[in-house]
Amino acid sequence: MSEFESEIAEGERYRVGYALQPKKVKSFLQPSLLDYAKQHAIDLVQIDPSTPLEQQGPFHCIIHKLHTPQWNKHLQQFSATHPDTAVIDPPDLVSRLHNRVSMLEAVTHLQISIENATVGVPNQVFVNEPKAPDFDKIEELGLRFPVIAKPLAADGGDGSHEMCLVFDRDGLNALTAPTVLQEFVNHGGVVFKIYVAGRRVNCVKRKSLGDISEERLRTIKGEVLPFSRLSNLGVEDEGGAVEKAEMPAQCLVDELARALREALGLNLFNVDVIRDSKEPTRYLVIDINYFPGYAKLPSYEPFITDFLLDVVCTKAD
Ligand SMILES: O=P(O)(O)O[C@@H]1[C@@H](OP(=O)(O)O)[C@H](OP(=O)(O)O)[C@H](O)[C@H](OP(=O)(O)O)[C@H]1OP(=O)(O)O
Ligand SMILES: Nc1ncnc2c1ncn2[C@@H]1O[C@H](COP(=O)(O)OP(=O)(O)O)[C@@H](O)[C@H]1O
Ligand SMILES: [Mg+2]
Ligand SMILES: [Mg+2]
Repeated sequence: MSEFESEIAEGERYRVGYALQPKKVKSFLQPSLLDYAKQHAIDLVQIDPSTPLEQQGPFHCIIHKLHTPQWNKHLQQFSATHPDTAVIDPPDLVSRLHNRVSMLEAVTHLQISIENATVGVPNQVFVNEPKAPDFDKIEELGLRFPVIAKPLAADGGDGSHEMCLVFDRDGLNALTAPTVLQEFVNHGGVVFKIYVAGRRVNCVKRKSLGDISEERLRTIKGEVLPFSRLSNLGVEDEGGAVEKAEMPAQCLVDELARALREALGLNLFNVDVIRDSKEPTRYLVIDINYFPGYAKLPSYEPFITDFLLDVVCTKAD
């Protein structure tokens, strides 16, 4: 018997509306998810964002990853007249993740220390004009090269994943504004991706940028190395770094997910975490993504369905 069978009244069905871009519908709404959800009393229903929500309901829950002002307005109006429909998640809270400075602010307020491990963020500074960057600001913060130049916006828009590894001050001249300069931290070429769906949590490992040696830093001058959508490259695990990497302690993963879920007020997100090669008890959050690619997770069908049942059966803790 499933965890929820005693909660669901005989014959009861739950309508969950989803409002996503066509590309996301294709990747997230796999037939296997639709079927699994259906077998567990959840009907996933596509929402047309250009038609009033009133005409498309009723909904027990709405999930979404659209952020045009018009969609936000429709959702807000519908919510006001349908307070029983759970909106996963409120647009004003999601928007904090659309900026690479505000997304990490919540992490800096967390006090996590489990099994001697700590969780923080790399040093970073926002520069408006990288061509004439505020060197004093950079130095005051003690920001050290190499750095990764990341676009401020992380809203899925054009260029929001286009980054540059910058090895020294001269390299900053190649950048265009506005940019977040974040210290590159050697981490053994492995990123841990913690996927959260309410109280459901799953952590996987992926290939990341390799370590940069002191030797390489001495020889590279004024160079920048552009890269984009690293997590989608599917590059080979040379030397087995990913396979060999030890996972972070499960209690650390769970506590980070729980604390961030509370601090951000969000249910659907993932967190990219690296482990400092020099200090392996030091974990650093480098990215938080709203409604990421859950379909890449093994057994994502029960993961998502159980979360939706948590919401509609109001079992979320
Ligand atoms: O498309 P996928 O499955 O690679 O998912 C992307 C995520 O990949 P991940 O699950 O972290 O490996 C991806 O995560 P990363 O930023 O690559 O760490 C983003 O969440 C991306 O959304 P957006 O372009 O920032 O709006 C996600 O793109 P959308 O599917 O939302 O367009
Ligand atoms: N501070 C950092 N130190 C080392 N590697 C990093 C750092 N920040 C990002 N990376 C690498 O760059 C990749 C992309 O950066 P990320 O901030 O996750 O952007 P995106 O939103 O495009 O995924 C990460 O998955 C990781 O491999
Ligand atoms: Mg990332
Ligand atoms: Mg991201």
